Amino acid sequence: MNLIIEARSLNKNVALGSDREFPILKDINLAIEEGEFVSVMGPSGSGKSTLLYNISGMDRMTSGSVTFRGSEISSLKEEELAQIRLNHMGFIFQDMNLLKNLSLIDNVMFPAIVSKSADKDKVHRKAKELMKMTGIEKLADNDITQGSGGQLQRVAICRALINEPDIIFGDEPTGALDSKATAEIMSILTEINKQGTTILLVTHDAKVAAKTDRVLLMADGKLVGEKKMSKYNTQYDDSKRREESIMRWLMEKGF
Ligand SMILES: Nc1ncnc2c1ncn2[C@@H]1O[C@H](COP(=O)(O)OP(=O)(O)OP(=O)(O)O)[C@@H](O)[C@H]1O
Repeated sequence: MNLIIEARSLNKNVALGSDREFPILKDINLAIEEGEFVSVMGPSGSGKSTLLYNISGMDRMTSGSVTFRGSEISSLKEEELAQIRLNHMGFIFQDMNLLKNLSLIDNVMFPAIVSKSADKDKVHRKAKELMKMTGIEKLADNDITQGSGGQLQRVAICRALINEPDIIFGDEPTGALDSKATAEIMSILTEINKQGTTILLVTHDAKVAAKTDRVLLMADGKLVGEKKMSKYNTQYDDSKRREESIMRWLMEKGF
């Protein structure tokens, strides 16, 4: 078993005024294997996004440890963490965070161009390939006002993939999309995972979680359950059955 991310006794507190702290994550122990497709569910405010930010090194935990491929990242300096995020991790958010003064292809290329050694022609070719793979190659020179939510989320996925990350973190990547666009984005992510990229998604949507291999459940800052499933196989398209079993499991857990 090759772990890509492991969190041990992870705690995150935030300051409440000048002399009090409030715990947001409480003693989280979590291991993600290379190649897994994991979703994190749980009520609003249960700490899902905070968990994602802390295990990806976007935020600093209060105590505990996080290792990325066996190396401790919690004690790294900010510049070292930024290099790991840039070269080994991709991020997709609900609101996409695209730059409005750049064309869509320039948005895709951005994380690669930031990297010092980038060969611009090669990056451009790679960006075109990714846009083709996600069905948006014709939109390359548009700006961000000229794309639907689903199209812009595909741009964000291409941007997350441009540096060939080992893992993609998604914070409600389908949260702002209709059901058709959600299904399209999930089928792209399923394919990316099939090609070997580990994916961890925060979601409220059992339809989304149904496409993943393992669902983690958070409540009140703690991991309170997990449901392991087989890898989703588009050939059998049993997503409805998987969704129903997640809904049943959530009900059994009291959600
Ligand atoms: N920087 C912060 N300062 C104070 N409170 C915070 C901070 N970040 C998060 N919180 C609080 O921590 C709790 C967990 O927030 P988080 O966004 O991780 O939850 P979530 O499960 O992702 O919620 P949602 O599903 O609504 O996005 C919430 O009560 C939130 O208000």
